[in-house]
Amino acid sequence: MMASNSGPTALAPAGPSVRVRAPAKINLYLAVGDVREDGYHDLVTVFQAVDLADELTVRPARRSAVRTTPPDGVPVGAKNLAGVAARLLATRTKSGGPVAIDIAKQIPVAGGMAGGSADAAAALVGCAALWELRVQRQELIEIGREIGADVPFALAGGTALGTGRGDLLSPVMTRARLHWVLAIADHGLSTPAVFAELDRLRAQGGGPPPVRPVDTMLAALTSGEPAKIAAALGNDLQAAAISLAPGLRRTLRAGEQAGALGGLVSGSGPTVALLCADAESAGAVAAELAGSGTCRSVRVAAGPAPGARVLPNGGTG
Ligand SMILES: C[C@@](CO)(OP(=O)(O)O)[C@H](O)COP(=O)(O)OP(=O)(O)OC[C@H]1O[C@@H](n2ccc(N)nc2=O)[C@H](O)[C@@H]1O
Ligand SMILES: Nc1ncnc2c1ncn2[C@@H]1O[C@H](COP(=O)(O)OP(=O)(O)O)[C@@H](O)[C@H]1O
Repeated sequence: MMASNSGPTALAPAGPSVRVRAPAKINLYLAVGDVREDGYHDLVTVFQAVDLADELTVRPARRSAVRTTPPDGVPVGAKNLAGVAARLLATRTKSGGPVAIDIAKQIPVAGGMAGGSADAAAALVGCAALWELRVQRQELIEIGREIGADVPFALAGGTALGTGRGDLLSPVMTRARLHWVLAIADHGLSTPAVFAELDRLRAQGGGPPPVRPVDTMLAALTSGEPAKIAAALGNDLQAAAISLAPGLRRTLRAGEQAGALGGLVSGSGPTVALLCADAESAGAVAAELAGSGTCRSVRVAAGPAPGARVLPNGGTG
């Protein structure tokens, strides 16, 4: 059983350690269907992994523990998705042992960027390396699917089309290197609450107009032109996120006024992702947005980035 937050004893090095980089994602496109019997919604989404990432260190320990720095908003012990992933991998492969997992958190918590899923994916990759398991990434993806709908993509990385619950993936080829500005809110939004708000808005009559077909986004990614990709951005959850957090409207407006080509709420929000023409423009938009008072903090990020992967010893990836 996973101990609740670790004391130094639980986390003291007891052997070799493995470091793993866990990428955040942006949903460039997200179409949400009706709620299913299992409580999930069928999705058509285009994910992109970006170079904003958490870093996990996994090492053998006398008892299992998870520690997150900074700790704000992230469960300790058994509920932390990284610990859930380590336990599930041990059960499925009948191997492994107790591990101490340290998470250096960069991805905003409950921000619509799948930080918890990224940590789960990284724990799967890290434990598989630590335990010297001969598992293919596809096998880890199957295990990841049991943890959460976004975990398979955090393992796959790149740019991908997600269907089903968002967990059935096919890669999307794009020549574009995309430069994003991320406006990070001073609060989180609960993913189930945002889906429920969309259901409520739709049940009230009409709800927000649905996003356009995904083909426009796929064609824009093939073209590799940021302006075309910006025009194809869309998210059915955006109206629901704005309904729960109306200040997001100002953030989106401020980003576009600062010179972004386009923007949207990422996933269930509240992080707003703004697509810029190039790295220089992203720097300028970030500087102006930081002074707008419409978000807690601003980050620049580029994509696509690889899925969760082990870092070389001593490297920063
Ligand atoms: C909305 C998205 C878009 O990529 O990302 P986030 O904004 O959370 O990062 C995902 O669909 C979130 O995936 P993830 O956060 O892994 O979801 P899960 O833990 O599996 O599910 C949490 C809850 O979200 C709702 N949910 C999730 C996925 C889906 N296709 N339909 C849903 O209705 C359900 O209420 C579910 O119980
Ligand atoms: N390692 C983790 N990092 C972040 N959140 C976690 C983690 N493990 C569990 N959670 C829980 O998952 C919830 C969703 O977090 P997160 O994945 O960051 O957001 P989102 O689903 O909006 O992308 C958090 O509110 C937190 O309670």
